[in-house]
Amino acid sequence: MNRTAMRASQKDFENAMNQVKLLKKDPGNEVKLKLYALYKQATEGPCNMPKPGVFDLINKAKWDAWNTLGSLPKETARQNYVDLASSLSSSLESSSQVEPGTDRKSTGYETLMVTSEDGITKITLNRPAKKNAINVEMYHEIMRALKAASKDDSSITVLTGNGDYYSSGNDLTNFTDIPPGGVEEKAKNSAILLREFVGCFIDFPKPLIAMVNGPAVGISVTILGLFDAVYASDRATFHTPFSHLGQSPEGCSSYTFLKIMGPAKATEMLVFGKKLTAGEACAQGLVTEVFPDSTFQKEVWTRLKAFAKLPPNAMRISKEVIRNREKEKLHAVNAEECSVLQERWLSDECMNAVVNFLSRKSKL
Ligand SMILES: CCCC/C=C/CC(=O)SCCNC(=O)CCNC(=O)[C@H](O)C(C)(C)COP(=O)(O)OP(=O)(O)OC[C@H]1O[C@@H](n2cnc3c(N)ncnc32)[C@H](O)[C@@H]1OP(=O)(O)O
Repeated sequence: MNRTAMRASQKDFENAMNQVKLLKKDPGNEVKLKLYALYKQATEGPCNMPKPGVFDLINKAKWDAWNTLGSLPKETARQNYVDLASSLSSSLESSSQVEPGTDRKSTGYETLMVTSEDGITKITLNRPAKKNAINVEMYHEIMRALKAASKDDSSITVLTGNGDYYSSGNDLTNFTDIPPGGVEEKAKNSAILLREFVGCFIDFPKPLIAMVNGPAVGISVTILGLFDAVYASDRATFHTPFSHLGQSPEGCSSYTFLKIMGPAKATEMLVFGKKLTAGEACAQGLVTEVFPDSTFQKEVWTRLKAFAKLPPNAMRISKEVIRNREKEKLHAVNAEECSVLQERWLSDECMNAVVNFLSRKSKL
């Protein structure tokens, strides 16, 4: 077909936008910028935004992408958007089809490894090259894995990390994927995602155990207050640098940490960002027990296998008795923390911290 003769209709354009929303795999920042630019050109014409400041990296990248399209006609931009969306959905869908029998196919997860044996479902955060930072896909996959584990025939569930880190917390590049509705829509969507994510931990019905194999940061630390036991390697550290990042506590930590360690110690962690060693976290009640790294796996698995032999219904009911009267309170705390964070994510303090990390000017 002669491509220059093709003209995408408004309906084709809307379908393409839906296709992009439904992509199962992240197409990467470069492609997302192209999509953004074509969308803006197709709907508003040539770039009409003032050029953002040099330190406003995210908006500057978006401005550059849009401005590069010059005076490309709206209809051509619309057609190019439709072509790009259609090529993405075929290439990304086909690349996610793997040989039967491979690990990916058997687990169906991109960012996790999930296994189930000896009565234990083990969920392993599996982005070791990114220190197991939790991107949007991983938030969704953890929720899916928890829902599956709550219904499978295992009696306990374990969360751990692959590589040297347990998790570096929220993937800060999550903040760069800005939808057409802008940063407000991004903040709103993130608050909805966070609330649902933390809600899955509040409601998880079976004993949930964390094996903290290395440093833990941000949300990977705060949700530990919702676990039933936390075993840590002596290499692990626990760090919630919310003020440094212009953010505020989540994962119900504004409630659970106060109960676990008292307001003074909780404030040191949640407000001043004090990093705890595994020994300190154990002394303050956040960690159940610390093991030397050299024997961590062996000792903890021996213990978990023994736990998994206990009658599963008794364990589930005991957890219910211990935890249920707190559930309503925890959901209310979760909702409040998410709504405060929704505002925080729009603050200059937060945006500058994210830009500084992404432009490699800062690390924790
Ligand atoms: C939608 C719900 C939102 C819920 C909100 C939750 C709040 C939080 O979780 S706050 C915590 C956010 N986390 C951070 O601020 C950690 C940022 N990372 C770092 O400071 C450092 O990477 C590190 C101290 C964790 C590790 O430093 P190290 O020198 O050992 O390794 P790096 O070379 O920095 O890391 C390797 C690789 O991994 C990338 N990476 C690590 N952590 C993150 C992260 N949190 N987000 C995005 N990317 C991360 C890092 O950029 C490197 O990538 P490249 O190899 O591509 O350069």
